[in-house]
Amino acid sequence: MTASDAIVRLRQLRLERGERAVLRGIDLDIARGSVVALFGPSGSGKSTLLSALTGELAPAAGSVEVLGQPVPSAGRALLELRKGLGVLLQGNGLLTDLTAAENVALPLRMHTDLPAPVIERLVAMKLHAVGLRAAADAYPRELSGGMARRVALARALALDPPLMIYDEPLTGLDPIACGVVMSLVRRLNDTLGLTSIVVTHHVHETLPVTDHAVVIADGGIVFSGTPAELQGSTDPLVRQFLDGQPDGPIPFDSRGAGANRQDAA
Ligand SMILES: Nc1ncnc2c1ncn2[C@@H]1O[C@H](COP(=O)(O)OP(=O)(O)OP(=O)(O)O)[C@@H](O)[C@H]1O
Repeated sequence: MTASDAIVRLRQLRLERGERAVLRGIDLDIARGSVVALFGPSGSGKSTLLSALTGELAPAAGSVEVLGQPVPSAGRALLELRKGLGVLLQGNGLLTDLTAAENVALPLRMHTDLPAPVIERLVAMKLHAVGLRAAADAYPRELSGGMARRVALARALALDPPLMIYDEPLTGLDPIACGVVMSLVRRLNDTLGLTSIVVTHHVHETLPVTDHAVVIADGGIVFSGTPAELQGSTDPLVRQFLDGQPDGPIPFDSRGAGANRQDAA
Protein backbone atom coordinates (compact mmCIF):
# COMPACT_ATOMS: atom_id res chain seq x y z
CA MET A 1 0.00 0.00 0.00
CA THR A 2 1.45 3.41 -0.92
CA ALA A 3 1.10 6.42 1.38
CA SER A 4 -1.76 7.86 -0.69
CA ASP A 5 -3.71 4.57 -0.50
CA ALA A 6 -3.79 4.68 3.29
CA ILE A 7 -6.51 6.83 4.85
CA VAL A 8 -5.28 5.94 8.35
CA ARG A 9 -1.61 5.33 9.23
CA LEU A 10 -0.52 4.36 12.71
CA ARG A 11 3.17 4.06 13.50
CA GLN A 12 4.57 2.70 16.74
CA LEU A 13 1.52 4.12 18.46
CA ARG A 14 1.30 4.02 22.22
CA LEU A 15 -1.93 5.04 23.92
CA GLU A 16 -2.28 5.48 27.64
CA ARG A 17 -5.22 5.85 29.96
CA GLY A 18 -4.10 7.37 33.21
CA GLU A 19 -0.54 6.18 33.69
CA ARG A 20 -1.17 2.88 32.01
CA ALA A 21 -0.44 1.89 28.40
CA VAL A 22 -3.59 0.37 26.89
CA LEU A 23 -1.97 -0.14 23.47
CA ARG A 24 1.68 -0.04 22.45
CA GLY A 25 3.77 -0.49 19.31
CA ILE A 26 0.71 -0.33 17.02
CA ASP A 27 1.54 -0.19 13.28
CA LEU A 28 -1.47 -0.20 10.99
CA ASP A 29 -2.46 1.12 7.55
CA ILE A 30 -6.10 1.26 6.56
CA ALA A 31 -6.61 1.23 2.81
CA ARG A 32 -8.82 3.84 1.21
CA GLY A 33 -12.13 2.33 0.09
CA SER A 34 -12.01 -0.66 2.42
CA VAL A 35 -14.31 -1.87 5.18
CA VAL A 36 -12.10 -2.80 8.12
CA ALA A 37 -13.34 -4.63 11.22
CA LEU A 38 -11.58 -4.10 14.52
CA PHE A 39 -12.15 -6.92 16.97
CA GLY A 40 -10.87 -7.68 20.43
CA PRO A 41 -12.00 -8.76 23.86
CA SER A 42 -13.73 -6.33 26.17
CA GLY A 43 -11.28 -3.81 27.57
CA SER A 44 -8.61 -4.55 24.94
CA GLY A 45 -8.55 -0.93 23.77
CA LYS A 46 -10.77 -0.77 20.68
CA SER A 47 -12.60 2.38 21.76
CA THR A 48 -9.30 3.83 22.95
CA LEU A 49 -7.89 3.35 19.46
CA LEU A 50 -10.89 5.12 17.95
CA SER A 51 -10.34 8.00 20.37
CA ALA A 52 -6.87 8.46 18.90
CA LEU A 53 -8.32 8.61 15.36
CA THR A 54 -10.83 11.30 16.34
CA GLY A 55 -8.23 13.31 18.26
CA GLU A 56 -9.88 12.84 21.65
CA LEU A 57 -6.81 11.05 22.97
CA ALA A 58 -3.30 12.19 22.04
CA PRO A 59 -0.63 9.52 21.49
CA ALA A 60 1.79 8.95 24.37
CA ALA A 61 4.28 7.95 21.65
CA GLY A 62 4.27 7.27 17.91
CA SER A 63 2.05 8.85 15.29
CA VAL A 64 -1.54 8.90 14.04
CA GLU A 65 -2.31 10.13 10.53
CA VAL A 66 -5.90 10.40 9.35
CA LEU A 67 -7.01 11.66 5.93
CA GLY A 68 -3.38 12.27 5.02
CA GLN A 69 -2.40 14.45 7.97
CA PRO A 70 -1.24 14.00 11.55
CA VAL A 71 -4.25 14.32 13.86
CA PRO A 72 -4.07 17.79 15.44
CA SER A 73 -4.15 17.83 19.22
CA ALA A 74 -6.70 20.67 19.52
CA GLY A 75 -8.13 23.85 18.03
CA ARG A 76 -9.62 24.70 14.66
CA ALA A 77 -7.45 22.21 12.79
CA LEU A 78 -8.91 19.36 14.85
CA LEU A 79 -12.47 20.59 14.26
CA GLU A 80 -11.78 20.73 10.52
CA LEU A 81 -10.40 17.19 10.52
CA ARG A 82 -13.43 15.94 12.44
CA LYS A 83 -15.74 17.20 9.70
CA GLY A 84 -14.15 14.50 7.56
CA LEU A 85 -15.08 11.77 10.05
CA GLY A 86 -18.55 10.27 10.25
CA VAL A 87 -18.79 8.76 13.69
CA LEU A 88 -21.53 6.43 14.87
CA LEU A 89 -20.98 5.98 18.57
CA GLN A 90 -22.25 3.24 20.86
CA GLY A 91 -25.96 3.95 21.27
CA ASN A 92 -27.60 6.13 18.68
CA GLY A 93 -27.24 9.53 20.32
CA LEU A 94 -30.42 10.67 18.61
CA LEU A 95 -32.18 13.63 20.19
CA THR A 96 -35.55 12.31 21.30
CA ASP A 97 -37.49 15.55 20.87
CA LEU A 98 -36.42 15.93 17.24
CA THR A 99 -37.78 13.98 14.27
CA ALA A 100 -35.57 11.70 12.21
CA ALA A 101 -35.18 14.44 9.58
CA GLU A 102 -34.34 17.08 12.20
CA ASN A 103 -31.73 14.78 13.73
CA VAL A 104 -30.07 14.28 10.34
CA ALA A 105 -30.23 18.02 9.65
CA LEU A 106 -28.37 18.90 12.88
CA PRO A 107 -24.78 18.59 11.60
CA LEU A 108 -25.70 20.47 8.43
CA ARG A 109 -27.23 23.30 10.46
CA MET A 110 -24.27 23.42 12.82
CA HIS A 111 -21.42 23.17 10.31
CA THR A 112 -22.71 24.75 7.10
CA ASP A 113 -24.43 27.94 5.97
CA LEU A 114 -26.60 26.12 3.46
CA PRO A 115 -30.11 27.52 2.97
CA ALA A 116 -32.98 25.58 4.55
CA PRO A 117 -34.37 24.13 1.26
CA VAL A 118 -30.91 22.73 0.39
CA ILE A 119 -30.57 21.18 3.85
CA GLU A 120 -34.03 19.68 3.48
CA ARG A 121 -33.03 18.11 0.17
CA LEU A 122 -29.75 16.76 1.56
CA VAL A 123 -31.57 15.28 4.55
CA ALA A 124 -34.05 13.56 2.24
CA MET A 125 -31.12 12.12 0.26
CA LYS A 126 -29.38 10.81 3.38
CA LEU A 127 -32.58 9.24 4.70
CA HIS A 128 -33.15 7.73 1.27
CA ALA A 129 -29.61 6.29 1.36
CA VAL A 130 -30.46 4.35 4.53
CA GLY A 131 -33.89 3.33 3.20
CA LEU A 132 -35.88 5.54 5.57
CA ARG A 133 -37.16 8.43 3.51
CA ALA A 134 -40.72 7.61 4.61
CA ALA A 135 -39.72 7.90 8.29
CA ALA A 136 -38.56 11.53 8.03
CA ASP A 137 -41.24 12.88 10.35
CA ALA A 138 -41.10 10.07 12.91
CA TYR A 139 -39.62 10.63 16.36
CA PRO A 140 -36.95 8.21 17.60
CA ARG A 141 -39.43 6.56 20.03
CA GLU A 142 -41.61 5.65 17.04
CA LEU A 143 -38.77 3.77 15.32
CA SER A 144 -37.54 0.21 15.85
CA GLY A 145 -34.00 -0.22 17.17
CA GLY A 146 -32.72 -1.01 13.69
CA MET A 147 -34.45 1.98 12.13
CA ALA A 148 -33.13 4.33 14.82
CA ARG A 149 -29.61 3.01 14.15
CA ARG A 150 -30.06 3.75 10.46
CA VAL A 151 -31.21 7.31 11.22
CA ALA A 152 -28.06 7.73 13.32
CA LEU A 153 -26.08 6.41 10.36
CA ALA A 154 -27.76 8.95 8.06
CA ARG A 155 -26.81 11.69 10.50
CA ALA A 156 -23.18 10.49 10.60
CA LEU A 157 -23.21 10.70 6.79
CA ALA A 158 -24.72 14.19 6.71
CA LEU A 159 -21.51 16.08 5.93
CA ASP A 160 -20.29 13.50 3.37
CA PRO A 161 -17.28 12.38 5.41
CA PRO A 162 -14.77 10.23 3.52
CA LEU A 163 -14.07 8.11 6.62
CA MET A 164 -16.80 6.42 8.65
CA ILE A 165 -16.14 5.08 12.13
CA TYR A 166 -18.68 2.77 13.73
CA ASP A 167 -18.33 1.87 17.41
CA GLU A 168 -20.44 -1.23 18.14
CA PRO A 169 -23.12 -0.48 15.52
CA LEU A 170 -24.95 -3.75 16.21
CA THR A 171 -25.34 -3.59 19.98
CA GLY A 172 -28.92 -4.29 21.04
CA LEU A 173 -30.14 -5.20 17.55
CA ASP A 174 -31.85 -8.47 16.64
CA PRO A 175 -30.14 -10.72 14.07
CA ILE A 176 -32.21 -9.43 11.14
CA ALA A 177 -31.51 -5.78 11.98
CA CYS A 178 -27.81 -6.67 12.40
CA GLY A 179 -27.79 -8.04 8.85
CA VAL A 180 -29.58 -4.96 7.50
CA VAL A 181 -27.18 -2.54 9.21
CA MET A 182 -24.03 -4.39 8.13
CA SER A 183 -25.23 -4.67 4.51
CA LEU A 184 -25.94 -0.96 4.62
CA VAL A 185 -22.46 -0.22 5.94
CA ARG A 186 -20.98 -2.13 2.98
CA ARG A 187 -23.34 -0.63 0.39
CA LEU A 188 -22.82 2.95 1.56
CA ASN A 189 -19.08 2.37 1.66
CA ASP A 190 -19.06 1.27 -1.97
CA THR A 191 -21.67 3.58 -3.47
CA LEU A 192 -20.44 6.72 -1.73
CA GLY A 193 -16.73 5.89 -2.07
CA LEU A 194 -16.09 5.83 1.69
CA THR A 195 -13.70 3.98 3.96
CA SER A 196 -15.28 2.31 7.01
CA ILE A 197 -13.85 1.16 10.33
CA VAL A 198 -16.19 -1.02 12.36
CA VAL A 199 -15.44 -1.82 15.99
CA THR A 200 -17.58 -4.71 17.11
CA HIS A 201 -17.97 -7.91 19.08
CA HIS A 202 -20.24 -9.29 16.35
CA VAL A 203 -17.58 -11.20 14.43
CA HIS A 204 -19.88 -13.49 12.47
CA GLU A 205 -22.28 -10.75 11.35
CA THR A 206 -19.43 -8.44 10.36
CA LEU A 207 -16.92 -10.68 8.58
CA PRO A 208 -19.06 -11.27 5.46
CA VAL A 209 -18.95 -7.55 4.56
CA THR A 210 -15.36 -6.94 5.66
CA ASP A 211 -12.24 -6.58 3.49
CA HIS A 212 -9.74 -6.62 6.31
CA ALA A 213 -9.91 -7.71 9.94
CA VAL A 214 -7.71 -6.60 12.82
CA VAL A 215 -7.74 -8.22 16.25
CA ILE A 216 -6.27 -6.45 19.22
CA ALA A 217 -5.52 -8.17 22.51
CA ASP A 218 -2.89 -8.03 25.18
CA GLY A 219 -1.96 -4.40 24.33
CA GLY A 220 -1.21 -4.96 20.64
CA ILE A 221 -2.35 -6.22 17.25
CA VAL A 222 -2.45 -10.01 17.36
CA PHE A 223 -3.95 -10.45 13.88
CA SER A 224 -4.27 -8.37 10.71
CA GLY A 225 -5.50 -9.98 7.50
CA THR A 226 -8.48 -11.03 5.40
CA PRO A 227 -11.61 -12.58 6.91
CA ALA A 228 -10.62 -15.95 5.41
CA GLU A 229 -7.17 -15.72 7.01
CA LEU A 230 -8.80 -14.80 10.31
CA GLN A 231 -11.08 -17.81 10.21
CA GLY A 232 -8.13 -20.05 9.36
CA SER A 233 -5.89 -18.61 12.08
CA THR A 234 -4.39 -21.06 14.53
CA ASP A 235 -3.05 -18.34 16.84
CA PRO A 236 -4.31 -19.28 20.31
CA LEU A 237 -5.19 -15.66 21.19
CA VAL A 238 -7.20 -15.28 17.99
CA ARG A 239 -8.88 -18.67 18.38
CA GLN A 240 -9.85 -17.96 21.95
CA PHE A 241 -11.47 -14.73 20.90
CA LEU A 242 -13.21 -16.16 17.80
CA ASP A 243 -14.46 -19.28 19.53
CA GLY A 244 -15.47 -17.43 22.70
CA GLN A 245 -13.55 -19.78 24.99
CA PRO A 246 -13.33 -18.63 28.62
CA ASP A 247 -9.97 -20.40 29.14
CA GLY A 248 -6.93 -19.57 27.06
CA PRO A 249 -4.11 -17.07 26.72
CA ILE A 250 -6.43 -14.07 27.23
CA PRO A 251 -7.25 -14.00 30.94
CA PHE A 252 -11.00 -13.84 31.63
CA ASP A 253 -10.60 -10.40 33.23
CA SER A 254 -8.58 -8.81 30.45
CA ARG A 255 -8.70 -5.35 32.03
CA GLY A 256 -6.88 -6.52 35.13
CA ALA A 257 -4.42 -8.56 33.12
CA GLY A 258 -3.64 -5.64 30.83
CA ALA A 259 -2.88 -3.50 33.86
CA ASN A 260 -0.43 -6.07 35.16
CA ARG A 261 1.34 -6.44 31.84
CA GLN A 262 1.74 -2.71 31.45
CA ASP A 263 3.34 -2.46 34.87
CA ALA A 264 6.03 -4.75 33.53
CA ALA A 265 6.33 -2.91 30.18
N1 LIG B 1 -11.56 7.44 29.99
C1 LIG B 1 -10.85 6.46 30.53
N2 LIG B 1 -10.09 6.66 31.65
C2 LIG B 1 -9.36 5.68 32.20
N3 LIG B 1 -9.31 4.43 31.70
C3 LIG B 1 -10.03 4.16 30.61
C4 LIG B 1 -10.84 5.15 29.98
N4 LIG B 1 -11.45 4.58 28.90
C5 LIG B 1 -11.03 3.31 28.87
N5 LIG B 1 -10.19 3.06 29.90
C6 LIG B 1 -9.54 1.77 30.16
O1 LIG B 1 -8.76 1.46 29.01
C7 LIG B 1 -8.86 0.07 28.72
C8 LIG B 1 -9.38 -0.12 27.30
O2 LIG B 1 -10.74 0.31 27.26
P1 LIG B 1 -11.56 0.42 25.90
O3 LIG B 1 -12.89 1.01 26.25
O4 LIG B 1 -10.74 1.09 24.88
O5 LIG B 1 -11.72 -1.11 25.50
P2 LIG B 1 -12.69 -1.78 24.45
O6 LIG B 1 -11.88 -2.81 23.75
O7 LIG B 1 -13.33 -0.73 23.60
O8 LIG B 1 -13.74 -2.46 25.40
P3 LIG B 1 -15.30 -2.80 25.15
O9 LIG B 1 -15.31 -3.86 24.09
O10 LIG B 1 -15.74 -3.34 26.49
O11 LIG B 1 -16.00 -1.54 24.76
C9 LIG B 1 -9.73 -0.54 29.79
O12 LIG B 1 -8.88 -1.06 30.78
C10 LIG B 1 -10.52 0.63 30.31
O13 LIG B 1 -10.87 0.43 31.65
